[in-house]
Formats: sequence, structure tokens, C-alpha cells
Amino acid sequence: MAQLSYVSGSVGLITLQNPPVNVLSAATRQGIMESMKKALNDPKVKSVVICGQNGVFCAGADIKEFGPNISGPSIVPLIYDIEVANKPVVAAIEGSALGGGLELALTCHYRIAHSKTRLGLPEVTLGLLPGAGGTQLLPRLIGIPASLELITTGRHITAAEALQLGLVDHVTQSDTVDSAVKFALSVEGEPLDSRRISKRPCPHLPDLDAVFEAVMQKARALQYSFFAQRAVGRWSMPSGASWNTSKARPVHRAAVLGLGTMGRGITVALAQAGVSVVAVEIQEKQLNEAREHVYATLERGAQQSGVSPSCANITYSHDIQAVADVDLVIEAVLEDLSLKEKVFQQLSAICKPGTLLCSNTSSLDLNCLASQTKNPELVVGMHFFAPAHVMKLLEVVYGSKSSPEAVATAMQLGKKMGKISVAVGNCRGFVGNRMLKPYIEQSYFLLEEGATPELVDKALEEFGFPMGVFRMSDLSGLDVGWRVRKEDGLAEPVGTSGQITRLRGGRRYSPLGDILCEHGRFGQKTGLGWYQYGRPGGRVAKSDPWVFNLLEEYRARLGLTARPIDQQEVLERCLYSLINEGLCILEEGFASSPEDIDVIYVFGYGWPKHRGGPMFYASMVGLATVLERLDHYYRSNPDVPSLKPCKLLRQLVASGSPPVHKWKEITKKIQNRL
Ligand SMILES: CCCCCCCCCCCCC/C=C/C(=O)SCCNC(=O)CCNC(=O)[C@H](O)C(C)(C)COP(=O)(O)OP(=O)(O)OC[C@H]1O[C@@H](n2cnc3c(N)ncnc32)[C@H](O)[C@@H]1OP(=O)(O)O
Repeated sequence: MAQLSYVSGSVGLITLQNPPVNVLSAATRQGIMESMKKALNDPKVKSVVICGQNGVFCAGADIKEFGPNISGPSIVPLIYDIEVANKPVVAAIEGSALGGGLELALTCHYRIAHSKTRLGLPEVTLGLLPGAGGTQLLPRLIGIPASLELITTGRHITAAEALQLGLVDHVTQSDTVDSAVKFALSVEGEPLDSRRISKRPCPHLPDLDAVFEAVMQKARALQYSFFAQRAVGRWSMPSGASWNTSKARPVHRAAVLGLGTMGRGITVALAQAGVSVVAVEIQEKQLNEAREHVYATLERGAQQSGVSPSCANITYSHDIQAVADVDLVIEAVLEDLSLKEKVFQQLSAICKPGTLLCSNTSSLDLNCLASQTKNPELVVGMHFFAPAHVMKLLEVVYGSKSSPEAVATAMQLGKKMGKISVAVGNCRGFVGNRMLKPYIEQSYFLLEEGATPELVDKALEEFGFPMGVFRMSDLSGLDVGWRVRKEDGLAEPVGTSGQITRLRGGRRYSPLGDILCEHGRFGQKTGLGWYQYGRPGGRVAKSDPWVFNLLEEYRARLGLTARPIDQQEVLERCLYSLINEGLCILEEGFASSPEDIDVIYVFGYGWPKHRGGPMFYASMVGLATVLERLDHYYRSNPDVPSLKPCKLLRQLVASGSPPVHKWKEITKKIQNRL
């Protein structure tokens, strides 16, 4: 299970031979021990290289051996023997070096890795701690903060990151074993004391307590997120109706109306949940494309999860009459109020009595749609996020007349579809998109004042968002917001000359997004947006000098002087304005708890889970700090109302900044007074 051979005259090459991933089974451990002994006792051998067969170094302990009766040599003395060896030992790392495999590499005196290698200590994912020296050796090599992160998350890192951290000595793109052998030859006879990691002192950190506190905060945020995810199921409405007083109706047959991107995703999600679906699209061509798309998505999903596809559950029609006997309809036609109103009138006339009528609108007033029907109590919003069969979040929106039973049914259907459903009130943009507005607005203002899309995105991505605001906007399409702004009378043609106005109704407004759209730059789909993507539909964002020129010309036209903006300001202005909007939503009762808001942001908007969500994050930063910074920015930007701290924030700070789970007592008091 481990073979010793001799190469280049003086190098003993030990090859782990336990296919497919060279785990440290009893026979492999025995093989390594015997080969090491032979190599160290052989005077011809001046150095040793350890590698794995078939391009994989070692995937760690043999998990199948775990249990009370492990036999064979213990892994710990085995790796200790390597470290104290009096000849240099070099690990030639390819493929994977995980768990005990990485610990084996850490006891070697040098580590050479191939550029495609993955390294990590994934024991935590198996409910274990690294037990063969990893917890002691890694901090001595790469420091405590980086080690803590790797050990507590189990994350696999690339060779490039390993090199940057100092975990490996060299990364090669060519033959790893050849490189390691050459390297071994070059260090033969050199002193080894400084190469024995266990002999190094554990790094002294003046702020060790702060480092551990940061890790504990992450743990607290993750635990909070775990409970918040469950708490949102215990929904309530301002009327007092709630999950435990409202009974959901069974939904055996549902219809999806409109088979664009959202409708197709919703159809897939319903079929995968075992609900029989009537999929309706009046345009023949779109219907045929949707049928193929849904079929292919279900096939792919079935292959991945090893179950049979659920296509048999779906019938397609171009006639809206096909929805006559379903239990629930989800309307997903174009985001156009008059079109949707017409659809709701038709649904109300066609559907059997008691059918629940749901809209997938992301921005329109649910009460307007409900008012078109005979039974507005049967109308709720089911706001899915694209792609609807993948994204976990569902906002279930209740209008002023929605019945608790309708809300309960939509919540339960969401659960059946594998979604995390959050019940929210019917305000503009509901909860998620409403909070996004000040966040995006601030990012535009930052550009006007001197920032670049790259600087803003970098700050947000380092905070933990998978994408910064500009990359995210390019992905979702800049034209969507432009259409809404035009409908709201905000976006006016800017052109290349003439006056640009930055005030709308006494509030500051940045037309930068509109200017991009006027140039046909709608983001990834057109290949150009805040970044350039090479081609329409391209995914890789590259900086675009056109955008820098635009920003310079724009500032010049307005007489604005660019000033240096740091990451801290980006975070404070973007995140605190978003947090402030969330607090307004709580104050106004459109969300019933901070947990609701946090779950929406973590599962629908990429808020980093280890930061809990905007409300939890605010309480971690300190509500008084958030208030002080918002006050500061509002003083210098009195024409930006989203920076004005809301009543609830002031009240919470005045009440001693209670933890998130106690906020309800204060929101209730404010709501009672309203
Ligand atoms: C309950 C109490 C327990 C007490 C135990 C006390 C023990 C004391 C020991 C003391 C010290 C031990 C210290 C070390 C601990 C460890 O190392 S724990 C293991 C850590 N390693 C891992 O978690 C790696 C797991 N593997 C992977 O991530 C992937 O397999 C891979 C290496 C990245 C390769 O992926 P891929 O190429 O996609 O192949 P796969 O299909 O996933 O795997 C191929 C086959 O190999 C099997 N396999 C993989 N890893 C292991 C393993 N560590 N042990 C056993 N078997 C493994 C995998 O099952 C596949 O097999 P088949 O299914 O038969 O094809």
C-alpha cells in the first residue's frame, strides 16, 4: 500500500498506493512506516519524497475504518517519525491533500504542490476535529486566524491560496513528483531544525482575544441563522392571525400562467414537489420553448439526484380556460399592472370557487390585483426569486384583504416546494426589493462622489456578498430598474449635452443607471453594463474604460469633484441605509420580526450567512454606532431621506440596544402608537 523506490541516485520515493484516493488505511500506514524506516536506514538515500499514486496525494484517514476497533499502526506516531527524520522529506502534493493527508504533508519538511491541488482539513464536516497534529501544526505555519477559519469551516483551498498562506513552499504546473525530486536533491544535507513545524513557536497575537471573539461572532451568527430559518415558519399578520390559528388548504393541482423565465422555474419547482401542474402560455412559440426547457431542467435535476423526472405531472395549454379546476394559480406574466389586472379579472371568472389566486409580482400593488377579483381574500403574492427552482427564498405577500387561510396555504405550498417562505406585508418592493433600493441608490451616489464600480464591489465582496452591487445589477439586468424608474416618472432622457438634474421631488436622484441604459448597456445580456463581458451573455466581468470615462465626464458636467472613498465608507453607506430601511419596514409592520428580514436577505440576496442578516449584523456592530453613522451621513446629505435614522432605530438605542429577539416588544409599542 506504499512503495519505496529509488530515483536520481539519492532520493527515496515513497508512493502511496491505495486507489482511488490513497486514504490512510491500516495497510497504507504500515506501508509508509516500513518504507520510511528503510529509506532512513539506507545510506544511499539522502532525501525522501512522499507522493500518491494516480495523481492524488492523500484524502486522509480511511473513514470506513473509524470505530472502536481500529487496527494497524496509529497515525500520530507515524507522522511524528517523519518530522524527526534526519533526512529532508518533501511532500509532492497533487489532486487532494485532505484531513490526515494534509497532516501527513505538514509533517514533511517541505511541500511542493501542483497548481490544481485542493488542500484542507474537512474533519469538521464529519463531526471530528483534525486529530493528527493539524490543530497544532497549521497555526504554527500559517498563523492562528487563517488556521481557525480552515479548521472551523472545513473549506478546501486551492494551491494558489495555499502558497499565499505559506502552507506550501512551491506550486508547479509541471510534473509534481519530478519537481519534488529536483527540490529534494537541492536541499540534501541542509539543516532541518527550522523545517520541523512542531518546533516553531505558536505565533503570538497581541489581539488573540479579538480574533477568537470574531470567530465566536461568526458562530453566533450561524446559530442565529439556524433558528431564524425555523422562526419564519411561525408567521403572523398584523390582524393577529398566525400560523397556529390558520389552516392551510390542500393543493393537489396548481396552474402556472405565463411561461417566461419565472413561470418555467416555478413549473419545475412545483413538479419536483409532486404537485400536478397545468402550465399555460398563450403564445404558441413560447409555450413550445417552455415545454422543452422545463423537460430538460427536470431531466437534469433527476439525473443529479438519482430520481425519475416528474414530467408526467405537467400538462401544457395555450388556453387560459385550462386553469378552470385547479386549486391554486400562480400568475407569472409580464410585470405590467394593466396586463396583470386583466389576467386577475379572467382568473376570477374562470376558476372554480375557492381557487387561490397568487401573483409572482415583484413590485406591483397586490391590492390592485385583488380588487379585480370577486374574492380578494383568495389573493396573495408568491414572490419567487430567479431561478425559481433553485433559489430557496419565497416571499408570501398578504394584501389588505388576504385571508389567513390563503397565507397559510401559500406558506405550506412553499415549504412543500423546498422553499424558505417568509410572510410579508404589501409595501412597495415588499421586504427584499424595498431594502435594496437605498442600497443601490447609495452605490450610485458613491460613484458620483469619486468611487468606481470595482471599488464598491470589492468592499461588498470582501464583506461576504458573492457579488457586489454592480456585478449583481449587471447579472439581473439594468433595464428592469430603468423601466420601473421610467414608470415612476424618475428616469428622464439625459443625452450627451445639456443640463443634468439630480433632484426629483426634493430628493437626490442619480441618473447614472439611466445613462447606461440609454447606451443600450443592460448588463450581462447585452455584454456591457457596469463592466464589459466580451459578448452578450458573457459571465466574466472586466473593467471597462468606457465607464471610467463616463464617470469623469458626468462629474465634470455636474461640477462634482471626485474625492477618495474608502471601503469603510462604502460599507457604512450601502449597508446602514439598507439596515435603516429594514428597520422602517419593521416599524411599519410589513415584516413581523427581524428574523424575517434576515432570512430574506441571507436566502434571497446573498447576505453572508456568517453575518446573520442585516438586523443581526446591526446588533453586532452596535445599534448606537449604526445610528451615529447614519446621523453623520444624513447631516451631510439632507436630500437623501434613506439616510435619516428611523424612529425604531432611535427607540432601540434609547432602550439600551436590546438583542434582536427582544425588538418585538419595542416595535409593538411603536405600532400601537401609530
Ligand atoms: C465516530 C468516531 C470516530 C472516531 C475515530 C477515531 C480515529 C482516530 C484517527 C486519528 C487521526 C485521524 C486524523 C485524520 C482524519 C481524517 O483524515 S478524516 C477524513 C478527511 N478527509 C475527507 O473528508 C476527504 C473525503 N473525500 C473527499 O472529499 C473526496 O472523496 C475527494 C478526495 C475530494 C475526491 O473526490 P472525487 O474525485 O469526486 O471522488 P469521490 O467519488 O468522492 O471518492 C472516490 C472514492 O473514494 C472514497 N473516499 C474518498 N475519501 C475517502 C476517505 N477519507 N475514506 C474512505 N473512503 C474515501 C469515496 O467513498 C469513493 O468511493 P466509492 O464510493 O466506493 O467510489
